[in-house]
Amino acid sequence: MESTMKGVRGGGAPCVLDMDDAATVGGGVEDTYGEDRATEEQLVTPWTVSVASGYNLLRDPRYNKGLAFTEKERETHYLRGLLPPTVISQELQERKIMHNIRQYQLPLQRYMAMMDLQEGNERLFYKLLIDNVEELLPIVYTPTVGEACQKYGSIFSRPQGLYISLKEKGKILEVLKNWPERSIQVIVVTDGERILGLGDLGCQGMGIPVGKLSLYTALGGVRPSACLPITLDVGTNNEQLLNDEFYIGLRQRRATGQEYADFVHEFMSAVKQNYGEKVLIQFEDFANHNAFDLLARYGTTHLVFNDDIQGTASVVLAGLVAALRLVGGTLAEHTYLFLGAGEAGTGIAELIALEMSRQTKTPIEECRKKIWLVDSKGLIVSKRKESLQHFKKPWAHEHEHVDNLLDAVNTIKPTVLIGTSGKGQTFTQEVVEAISSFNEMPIILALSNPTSQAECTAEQAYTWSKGRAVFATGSPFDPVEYNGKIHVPGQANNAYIFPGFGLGVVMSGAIRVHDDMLLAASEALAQQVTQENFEKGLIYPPFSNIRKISAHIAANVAAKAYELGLASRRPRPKDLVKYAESCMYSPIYRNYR
Ligand SMILES: O=C([O-])CC(=O)C(=O)O
Ligand SMILES: [Mg+2]
Repeated sequence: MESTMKGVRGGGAPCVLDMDDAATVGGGVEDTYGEDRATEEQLVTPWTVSVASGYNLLRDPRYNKGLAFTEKERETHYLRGLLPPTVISQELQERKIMHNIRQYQLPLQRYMAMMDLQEGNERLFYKLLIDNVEELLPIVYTPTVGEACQKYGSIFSRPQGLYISLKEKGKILEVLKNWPERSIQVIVVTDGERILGLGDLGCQGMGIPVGKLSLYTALGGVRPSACLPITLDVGTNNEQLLNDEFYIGLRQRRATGQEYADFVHEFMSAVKQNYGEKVLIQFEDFANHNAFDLLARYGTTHLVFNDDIQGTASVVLAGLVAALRLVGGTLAEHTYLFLGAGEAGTGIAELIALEMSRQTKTPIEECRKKIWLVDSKGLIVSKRKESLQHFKKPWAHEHEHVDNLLDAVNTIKPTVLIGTSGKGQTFTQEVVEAISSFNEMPIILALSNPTSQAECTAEQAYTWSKGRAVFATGSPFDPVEYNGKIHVPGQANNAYIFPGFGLGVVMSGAIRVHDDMLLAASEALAQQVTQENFEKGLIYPPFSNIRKISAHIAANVAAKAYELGLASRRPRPKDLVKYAESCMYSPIYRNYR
């Protein structure tokens, strides 16, 4: 057993890279199952605890290939009779499943078909997702994943991820040990309190970590066995769910205060104890009142990243930097107005201010003055400072009270309008017309998710601005024809950033996340926007190139981690882009001995 495992572990791939240390080739971190691109040519043994064979092999999603098992494999692995006689290629399987999925009318049916595939044949699932990313992203991710979470209890068949509820208090370490994988690189965790712009979905928020991690693999190349989706079930305040007979979570109201803090702390400690320092913990869709505190509390002791604060900030900054090439001016020459002052709003605002401060060598406090935020009580101004939550205070500038967004637009006269409030249809015709009246090309970002919560639709933005808006949204929107010209809205979604960002962190063995690494990710993304994209009005590159984009993001993030002395993987690979590519998960079936 020992000698065979050696052949599998660590990849031991042919040295394709110009690196100092061949031992790190074939995936920056142990490649137990032969999942990295660099090990594609190698023979793999289908290990479970023992060698998986026969019936169990067909039911093991990691190794199952369905009708693609070769004659030899059917012979060697006791599959004779368990499959019909035909042998088909992975490509044909892919065509068949895409054909089947397209027969479904409802996005939720497509989602369920994709989840079934993920649970039945993991490599085929990822091959589909990678090869058809633009078509399938809206299914396994935003917006359909939102609907799936709302109905998770009804559609629930096979559990995915790890559920840690208050019942497990005091035993979280044991629960982690129930997960079959030892070597975890990325955890996405939610407590379900603010799922997209849909609010508190309690335990049913699990769809989000599952979806995010499938993107980590498909878009960023982090191997699936190293990804762990977790939902912390601390109850829900959603009455509808509490009364829903199909609800899968604890039927109690949310734990808060010390009880909540202690529970999360036990979880964070158990993760470190079980997986060590270098597991990336991505906080996802926590409510504002916990998200900032958790990031501040664990930022110095754990490798943590908040996707809604930091990931969204990084993707939006990249879009703005790209947009400047269309609109002109520097970051500091623009004026920004946000609707929504939560995680996304203040996170984006802070990263813009940070980058502005770098570029102009001006103190960040000065730069913040170019950025204004509106929340449910109107413009955030200094007179409101006392009553503001702490994360809003830096944005309380001197100004008289302004009651609503339209008045704020007319008073502040922004060049950039960003919606992050989680509420749909708040960029009204009057608002869009107002900003378009004093900007030749207003930059308008309607970031709230899913589609139903977008501040305005693409059609509305282009029509009301008479085709002049540079426009992007958080959820996908189809291109719009206005006055004979096709306008393609970009998708300013953190999905551009977190997969590559995570890969960069993992492959460099980073031990902490630093804001400069977010700027590095943002810069790499902005550089990937081509002239051809700009000509369509796009401020993001298409998702069809996402693996290449992610490799560049990963390389830039890793380079920054090395520069800051935060990277523990030594020696540093010389060509980080090539190294990132070689580490990426490959969904191609392996040949079994
Ligand atoms: O999941 C998405 O599409 C983006 C995101 O983080 C959110 O809206 O919370
Ligand atoms: Mg989120």
